[in-house]
Amino acid sequence: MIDETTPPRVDSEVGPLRAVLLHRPGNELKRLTPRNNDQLLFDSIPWVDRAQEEHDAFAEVLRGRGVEVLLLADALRTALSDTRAHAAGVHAAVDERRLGVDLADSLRSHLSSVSPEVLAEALMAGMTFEELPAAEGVSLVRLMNHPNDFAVDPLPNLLFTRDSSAWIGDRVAVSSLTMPARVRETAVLDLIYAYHPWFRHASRAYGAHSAPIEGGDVMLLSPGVLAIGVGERTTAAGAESLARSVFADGIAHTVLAVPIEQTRATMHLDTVCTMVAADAVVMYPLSRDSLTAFTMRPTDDGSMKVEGPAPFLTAAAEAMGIDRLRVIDTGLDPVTAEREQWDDGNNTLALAPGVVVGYERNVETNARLEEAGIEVLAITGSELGSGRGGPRCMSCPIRRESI
Ligand SMILES: NC(=[NH2+])NCCC[C@H](N)C(=O)O
Repeated sequence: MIDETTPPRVDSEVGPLRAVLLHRPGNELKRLTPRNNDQLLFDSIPWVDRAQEEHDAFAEVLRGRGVEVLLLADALRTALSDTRAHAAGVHAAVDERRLGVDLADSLRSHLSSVSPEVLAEALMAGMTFEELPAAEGVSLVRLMNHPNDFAVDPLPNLLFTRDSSAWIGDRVAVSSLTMPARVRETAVLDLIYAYHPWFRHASRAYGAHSAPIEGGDVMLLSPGVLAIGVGERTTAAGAESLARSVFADGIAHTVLAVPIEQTRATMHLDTVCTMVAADAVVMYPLSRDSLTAFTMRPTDDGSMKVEGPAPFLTAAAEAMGIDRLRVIDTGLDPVTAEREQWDDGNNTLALAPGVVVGYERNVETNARLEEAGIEVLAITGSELGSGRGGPRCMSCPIRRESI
């Protein structure tokens, strides 16, 4: 059970983790085929039962360390039991541009009558044309689509709860995701944060803005200091709007915009760098000397100024008010480094300063972390990793203690 009496709050990457939003992979993963996996952002076809086992083990590691785990599907079902949320959920599921007016109408009226459980399933796993309820009359759309085509797209990347929303202090930013396969995740998270009792009073950061921001790019370097990766997913416009919004809300005083290469291997800032202690990061060795940052700060007249670019590590340490941001020296040869970066070796989830969760397959990176005094709780991710995301990507911290 989740302790809903303590309000959400996250102001660092490493403060003792108390509550987290995870998504146990479900039927949406069973929609992946060799024909659609690229578009749906998976690199292979996961063995779903095993992925669920791996995910259950991940959740158990967290619970074993005193972390409350809120599962996204449960949260969505709870939210959808509110009639207003149910109506909004139906609206989010039905795409009239794809279905045409008639089929859209009949799907809407069908979904309006289903239970929160069934609607949640439709929102997460999608629906094929074959699964649509039988209807009277002729539908060209039905006739001309293959029974296995999607009438409602599945959302297999819900697994990566990091990206679809992010807590900054006591506010939550619901992301505006870049890839077409993930755009509808915004609606799911919106429903949860608007209607789940725990979040009903939570204020939004980045409220009405729409320039792309994904949580995998948002890093809370220290209270009031954010780094935002700008690359394949988060755009410069997204980083600037988020900065303006957190300055206006008074929840940050410095935001670093960090350019990252626009490739799949480095789709988010957290694919190359995550924090493992209050003053230390683990970082892909090839990024160490090349990462830079623009520094944004609010000005007295309500606007903001931008400085840089400067080397990331220097800009970060200065913004955080520390002498040096340490990089755990993994000292890996370039080939091993590249292999382990691809398998999310740098994508660790801190449970407390100096305690992180990592994939067990990243043997070399984990060994270097241990040598540097960082405890690594290793989890299996052979199937989970097929979507290219590690422990940090698969978790959205909701409550951390301050450090
Ligand atoms: N924070 C992260 N690195 N998330 C990884 C997300 C992976 C997901 N398949 C995508 O392509 O969007």
